[in-house]
Amino acid sequence: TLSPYGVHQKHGQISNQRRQFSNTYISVEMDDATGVAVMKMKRPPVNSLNLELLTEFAISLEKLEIDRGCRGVILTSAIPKIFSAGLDITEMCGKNADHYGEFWRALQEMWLKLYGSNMVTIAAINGSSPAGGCLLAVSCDYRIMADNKKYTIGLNETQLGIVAPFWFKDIMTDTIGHRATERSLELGMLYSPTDALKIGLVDEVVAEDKVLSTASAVMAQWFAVPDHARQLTKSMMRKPNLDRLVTHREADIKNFVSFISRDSIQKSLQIYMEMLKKKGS
Ligand SMILES: CCCCCCCCCCCCC/C=C/C(=O)SCCNC(=O)CCNC(=O)[C@H](O)C(C)(C)COP(=O)(O)OP(=O)(O)OC[C@H]1O[C@@H](n2cnc3c(N)ncnc32)[C@H](O)[C@@H]1OP(=O)(O)O
Repeated sequence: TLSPYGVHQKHGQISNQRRQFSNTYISVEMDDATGVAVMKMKRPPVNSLNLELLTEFAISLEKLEIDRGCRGVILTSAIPKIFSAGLDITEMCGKNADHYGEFWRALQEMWLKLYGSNMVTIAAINGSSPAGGCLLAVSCDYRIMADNKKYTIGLNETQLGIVAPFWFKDIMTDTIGHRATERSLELGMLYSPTDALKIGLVDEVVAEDKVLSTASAVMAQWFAVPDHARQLTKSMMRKPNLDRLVTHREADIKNFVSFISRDSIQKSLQIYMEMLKKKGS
């Protein structure tokens, strides 16, 4: 079927208790018995967040938000070793201002839905999670990361010659505190799971094959609290950050477009992409 946003969706029933819907880059399995949906990003090779993935992400969350049977979402990746490589750099390189604006609006939209969700959101971080990948994780209520020292997480934007926007910075500050955020963002630091746990960037580090089962167990603990009380508390905690972006939304888009269109920034991103490609070959 075609959603109002023009995104193709496939629906399926696995059993009486499990429903599945799938787009090109997002698949969702909803368990009616537990009220938990598992939402997986599936955009090989590295789940980089392009315009289409961001749009599908927002639509999938919106569907779950209005589904009375769904109380919680586990966000994870279908790609081994990678949670998400962050924003798709090719969406920010060599395109025109209209495209940059559309892309940034889609990112804002996705974030407002994820960070502002009434559902319990748990990030099951089963691989590397730099920059925009870290934003996804930090926007959830709880983070569980796979214990593998090859995986990293953090806001490394400065390493690419770009700057994390204020709303990335705000939720990082709320998670790990001002001093750690200042150092971490200025240096563009990426943390191993153990180090991320030490600074509170993730809440738990567990064996790779236990990430999803731990997420389900944590979800059950959060479900033990009455929904209305938990939701009002979440909204009270998160409203200032949400309002700040909503109020400055157009200025934030303008800022992004003018920043990313600079020749010097385009050059930095091109060099970074070439470095990534060389590393891979
Ligand atoms: C006055 C100023 C005011 C301030 C104004 C602020 C305005 C706002 C400014 C802009 C803000 C932008 C915010 C940006 C957020 C981001 O998320 S930027 C993206 C950052 N991401 C990264 O740095 C991650 C890069 N990737 C990696 O480190 C690795 O790929 C990996 C994720 C660790 C996986 O490694 P591995 O499994 O070894 O795979 P690779 O071989 O490296 O990659 C496979 C192919 O994928 C391509 N690729 C990787 N990441 C990306 C990406 N993010 N986007 C696009 N493509 C990517 C990589 O090039 C490989 O491609 P091929 O060689 O063609 O196979």
